[in-house]
Amino acid sequence: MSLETSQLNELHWLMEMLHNIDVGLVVLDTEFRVQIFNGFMENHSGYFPREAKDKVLFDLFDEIPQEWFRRKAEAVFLLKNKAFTIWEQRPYVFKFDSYRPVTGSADFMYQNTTFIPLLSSTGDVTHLCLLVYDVTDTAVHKMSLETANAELAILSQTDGLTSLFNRTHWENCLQAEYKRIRSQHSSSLVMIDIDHFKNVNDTYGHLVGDEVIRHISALIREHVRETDISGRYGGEEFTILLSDTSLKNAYVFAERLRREVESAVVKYNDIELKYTISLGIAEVDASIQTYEAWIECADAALYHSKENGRNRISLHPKQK
Ligand SMILES: Nc1nc2c(ncn2[C@@H]2O[C@H](COP(=O)(O)OP(=O)(O)OP(=O)(O)O)[C@@H](O)[C@H]2O)c(=O)[nH]1
Repeated sequence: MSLETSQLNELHWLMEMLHNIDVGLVVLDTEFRVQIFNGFMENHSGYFPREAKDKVLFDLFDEIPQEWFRRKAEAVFLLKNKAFTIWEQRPYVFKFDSYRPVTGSADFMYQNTTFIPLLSSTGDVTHLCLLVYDVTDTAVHKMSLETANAELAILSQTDGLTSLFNRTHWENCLQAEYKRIRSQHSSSLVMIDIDHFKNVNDTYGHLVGDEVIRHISALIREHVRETDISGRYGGEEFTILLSDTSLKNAYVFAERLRREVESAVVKYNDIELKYTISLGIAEVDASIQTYEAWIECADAALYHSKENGRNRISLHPKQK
């Protein structure tokens, strides 16, 4: 075999491989006219290479944002450097359908693309090569992992029965908020406990007890503002951080909640029952040095309510 034949063979094989490779390949001139268009591009776009040849890329694919693409390509022509796009920033350059069997849920093909400057024999960049990688599987897996992680984060922060924050997460929020509000703002902590709740369980059973817990949780959610942070602190104990709220205003809030509970009737199948709550309030002040001490102050006030007949509100002893 002469050298020429072997070189021709090599070239032929190279062209065959580029045509059949599972990566999109487009060569463009400086006017963005298509010069090479491989099999991957043909299969996904429906254009034959001979149809695409010499057509301006934007006329074939009107989904490509021209200004952005030109800017990106100009940098490649001028600086003779490669450029890249990744699916996280721009999901695709060419809007192709996704045929992946594993990731059938994707509406389109996610793509990473590489722009490669092609040097002529004189050292000028007269053409650029665009490589298009189908990264749908990676993208879909990563996105579903992110969704699962976000759901897990919510689950790990939320109490299952009431959908309020659980104690750990509520305390983390309080700790963060305590640092923020300590010096500049007045904020109040309300602790709530259902009165004689053991009797409810003992008389009607745990399912009815759960219904009462759901009832007070729903009332709490209804009454708080978006900036307030409420949580289930224990079995039948709840906490609310009322941001930017003085002791006086926290009292107004607490009294409204207490009255509403007092007048409500909880229904479960044919059972109807009434219940009450006791509350304790502490406003943050200079004497309270840690968020734990703040909880203790509100808890002491709640204890005072319990000791003095229940169905009432008490303020932190030093703040009365
Ligand atoms: N149904 C139900 N009961 C719970 C739950 N968590 C805690 N409890 C019950 O709540 C009751 C709390 O009782 P105690 O701490 O003695 O207080 P109490 O009966 O409410 O009395 P006071 O607080 O003094 O008014 C216990 O019987 C717990 O078993 C829950 O998720 N569901």
